[in-house]
Amino acid sequence: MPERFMGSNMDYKGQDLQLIPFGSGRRICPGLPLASRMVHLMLASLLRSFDWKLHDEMSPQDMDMSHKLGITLRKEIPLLAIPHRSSRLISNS
Ligand code: HEM
Repeated sequence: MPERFMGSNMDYKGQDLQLIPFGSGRRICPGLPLASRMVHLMLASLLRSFDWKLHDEMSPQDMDMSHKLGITLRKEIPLLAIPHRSSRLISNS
């Protein structure tokens, strides 16, 4: 539920211990500055380059969002997102 952080000033760089994707303190991930730039770039280019669909015509509302416990929170049933040629890019060419 990434939307739970909307409107919050919570920092992901190790200052607020409720959200520490890169760890915190002396062993904090040294790749943080690179990763925080690359993740946006990679995600934006995947979204721009493809149309994404769920398998078997499933609608987003029917996705099983249950999770399993662990050090990190993982989906019980992994997400299977299928890329299709982007109609946007085809019509632009
Ligand atoms: C989204 C991308 C990434 C995430 C979520 C991530 C997350 C993490 C986490 C949680 C740790 C453990 C921190 C701790 O022990 O408190 C870690 C350590 C580390 N990460 Fe990353 N990381 C990412 C990308 C990168 C990149 C791009 C590099 C290198 C270019 C990198 C290099 C390292 C190294 C060397 C450590 C070990 C640091 C140590 O133990 O002192 N990481 N990372």
